[in-house]
Amino acid sequence: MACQNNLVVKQIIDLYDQISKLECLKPSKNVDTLFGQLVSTCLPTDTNIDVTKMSDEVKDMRSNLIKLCGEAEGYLEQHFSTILGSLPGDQNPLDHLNIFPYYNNYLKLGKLEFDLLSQHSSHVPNKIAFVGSGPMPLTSIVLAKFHLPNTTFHNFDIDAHANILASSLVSRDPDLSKRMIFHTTDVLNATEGLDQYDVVFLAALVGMDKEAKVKAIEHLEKHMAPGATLMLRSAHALRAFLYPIVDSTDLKGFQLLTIYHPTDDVVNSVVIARKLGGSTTTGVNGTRGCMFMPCNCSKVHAIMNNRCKKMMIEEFSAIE
Ligand SMILES: C[S@@+](CC[C@H](N)C(=O)[O-])C[C@H]1O[C@@H](n2cnc3c(N)ncnc32)[C@H](O)[C@@H]1O
Repeated sequence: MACQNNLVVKQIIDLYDQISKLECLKPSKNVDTLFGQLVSTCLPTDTNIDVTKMSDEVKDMRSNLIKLCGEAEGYLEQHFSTILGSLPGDQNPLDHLNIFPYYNNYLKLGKLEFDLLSQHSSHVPNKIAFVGSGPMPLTSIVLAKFHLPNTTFHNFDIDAHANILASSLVSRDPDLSKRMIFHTTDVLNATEGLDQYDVVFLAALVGMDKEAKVKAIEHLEKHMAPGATLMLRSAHALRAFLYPIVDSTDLKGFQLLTIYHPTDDVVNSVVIARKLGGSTTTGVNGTRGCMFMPCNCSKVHAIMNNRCKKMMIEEFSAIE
């Protein structure tokens, strides 16, 4: 297994060397090919690779690679959002989202995050904040269109242009144009109002290294309502070469509820936590949520059914 691990890490390093030499990370045949190869190289989860135990040289490469991936993802979203927003006036861009290469991944991730969220609260969230929504706010769109038809989504992005593109994406949709609101701000400057949300999502690309990620989480902990749910994106095994890892030690002030590691082509792991201080039976504004029965150990359940036959899900106790 060790030599196999070394081989795959060497492949990732080779791809990093090619990507880091690219003049520009905007979508092109070469850029798409290299990132496509990188994602498929990092997808396998049947390895015991732990990026945190690699050499300093590999760790440095990983942190640079994560930043390059984030930059390329932003350009990819900008590219397709611009195309969709420039469709003829009688076309609804939301009817053509499948031109985005990773649209199916977001459909699956959105369904899985909705399922996991539903397991930890018995009330439908009225207001959700998505921090780091981007030019293609697909998580908010997928949840709003297919899972939460009465919920309002407040999308926060530091980049005004991303919000201009994102707003024009939903502006022609009679439903989502009313339920998708955009705020241009660095999450670290968003203070009032964060306590109005039943659920706050933090995008994988907000906080590209451990220090920045923890800073964003600490800020949210300070301003979210007690009992509100925090949904984070993390990464597991080789996928941690693409995205930052969020683990339990990063979540001070929260009760860690679930860590979910997909083993299909949904790249991100999902982490769900609840801000301490609220009753575990009520959410924001006193709405009732189900009691998550604490136990004194973490349990690992493999859910054996068609949709998620190989998935791993970890439930955690309230810290005794
Ligand atoms: C490219 S998007 C990816 C999210 C994806 N569209 C989704 O729906 O899951 C990530 C966005 O995070 C934004 N971002 C990064 N740091 C941020 C911060 N500190 N505050 C707010 N937004 C931030 C970037 O501008 C970028 O548009």
